Amino acid sequence: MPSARFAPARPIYPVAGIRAVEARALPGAVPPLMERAGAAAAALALRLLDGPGSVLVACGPGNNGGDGFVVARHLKAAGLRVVVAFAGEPAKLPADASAAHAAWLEHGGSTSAELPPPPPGGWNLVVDALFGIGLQRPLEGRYAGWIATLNAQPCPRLALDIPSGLDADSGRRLGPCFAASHTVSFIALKPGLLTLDGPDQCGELHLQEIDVDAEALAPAPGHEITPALFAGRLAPRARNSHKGSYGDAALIGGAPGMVGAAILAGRAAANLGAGRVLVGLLDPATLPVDILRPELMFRSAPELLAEAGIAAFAVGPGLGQSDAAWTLVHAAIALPAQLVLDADALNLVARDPGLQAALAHRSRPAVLTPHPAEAARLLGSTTADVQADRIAAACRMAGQLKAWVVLKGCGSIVANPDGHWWINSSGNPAMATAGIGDVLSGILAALLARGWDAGEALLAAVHLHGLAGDRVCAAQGLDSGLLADELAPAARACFNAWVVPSPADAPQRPTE
Ligand SMILES: NC(=O)C1=CN([C@@H]2O[C@H](COP(=O)(O)OP(=O)(O)OC[C@H]3O[C@@H](n4cnc5c(N)ncnc54)[C@H](OP(=O)(O)O)[C@@H]3O)[C@@H](O)[C@H]2O)[C@@H](O)CC1
Ligand SMILES: [K+]
Repeated sequence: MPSARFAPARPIYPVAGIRAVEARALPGAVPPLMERAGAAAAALALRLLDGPGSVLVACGPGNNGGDGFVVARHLKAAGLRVVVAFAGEPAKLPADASAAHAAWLEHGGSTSAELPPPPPGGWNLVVDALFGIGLQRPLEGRYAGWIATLNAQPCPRLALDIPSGLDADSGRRLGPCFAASHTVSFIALKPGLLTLDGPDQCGELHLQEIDVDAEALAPAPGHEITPALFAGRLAPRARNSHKGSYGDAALIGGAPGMVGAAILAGRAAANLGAGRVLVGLLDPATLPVDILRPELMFRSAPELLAEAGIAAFAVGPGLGQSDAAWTLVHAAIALPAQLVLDADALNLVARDPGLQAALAHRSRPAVLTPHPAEAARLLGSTTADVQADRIAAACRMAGQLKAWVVLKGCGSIVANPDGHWWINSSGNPAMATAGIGDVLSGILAALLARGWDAGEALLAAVHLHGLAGDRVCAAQGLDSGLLADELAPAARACFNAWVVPSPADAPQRPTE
């Protein structure tokens, strides 16, 4: 089965969900969860240290601080020089943290109320155990000063559960925020680790489930995206098939000056195995051919919309917002085919309640691919509001328009009309460049043309698009300068690697 090759999609819980899991896991847990968390974090700390050295553990007033005391105890027992700075009052610690504090003292530890200066040669590791999922407001005063000092240490910086100052639900920095090189999070993933500022603040992310099966204790509202979610679609093609078996993908866009967007999308659709790819341009000086991709067929946009038998349309790349563009969007929504709306198609929908109503009443849910500014227009809000709670924004769009939605950006959020959501972790900032979104539309059009349903196609396309960007950047050592047209061949390679296992994955024939 192909699914055995892929890691299962791990659950993601906002703070309220993590609290529900904890409440069910805590009673009678042996060893206590905090002991498990601290031991797991200490094991990672020892790997980061890779030898003797001095460690600074900064502990806060809640249970995140308690984790820090457990880490300190293990590292001291391992022979390291450990200094604990404690910003709270022992008498006010919650019960588990109070026990961890007492155990630290019993094992010969002490605490300092201020951050001590680094030893000669500097710290070998700093551990942020100031605040976890209990952060309520921006850090100020002494805590802000501590964060600035910790961030300035030129050594590995390990955050426990979540970097202090990062909002666990939204991934927003609430003022000063620990800049971790590594984060070890406990029990389950939180959205804030994976989206918006989270990936920048977390560094390398490690999840330690500490023997808690979260999904057995409370349903998860969200999941990460892995190919396990669409593995059932990743079977090799039947030998007895032909191009008609893989559908026609049609790209509609390319107003004057923006023809390249539609071509980028068309090329991506061709690379992802649509049976035929047709590009319908608004520009009256229509290209007769893409010389570098002569597989693409060109039509005028109205002609293509009227063509029978097209399995999937992607409308929007380079579309513009002219009256002609509105007519095309209106007609496309009314078609029974699979439908992707992107870019200016979304802006036209945002301006027109009639188009919104038509979209919400389609027999097959459409797929919408807004970036945060387009999402703000669709929701009648601001980009800042969208980014303040990306999951809520994606779910609102999906619910209101009865569509599958990806809210693009760092940690893209996919949401379905029923309120479930997924977060994607592939991709990188070199992809923040013109034309990249057009490639996503093309990948989507191809998968939809091949007969995938909207949800599977969107989850796969979003993940694949990011992987392709990662692959090109890794191969060429790019931080910037990625060209959108480089993505499609890389996406083709990643997709085919999912479908055709490498020899190492193939079942071994028993030997005599
Ligand atoms: N429970 C368990 O089983 C397990 C829990 N685990 C660990 O516990 C962590 C959650 O612990 P937690 O709930 O105690 O919250 P935590 O993040 O330590 O902070 C709360 C304290 O901070 C304070 N405070 C908040 N914001 C502030 C601000 N801006 N500036 C100043 N103060 C501020 C707040 O005070 P208040 O807002 O009430 O004034 C309160 O005193 C979790 O992330 C994980 O690491 C693991 O061991 C696994 C098992
Ligand atoms: K922390």
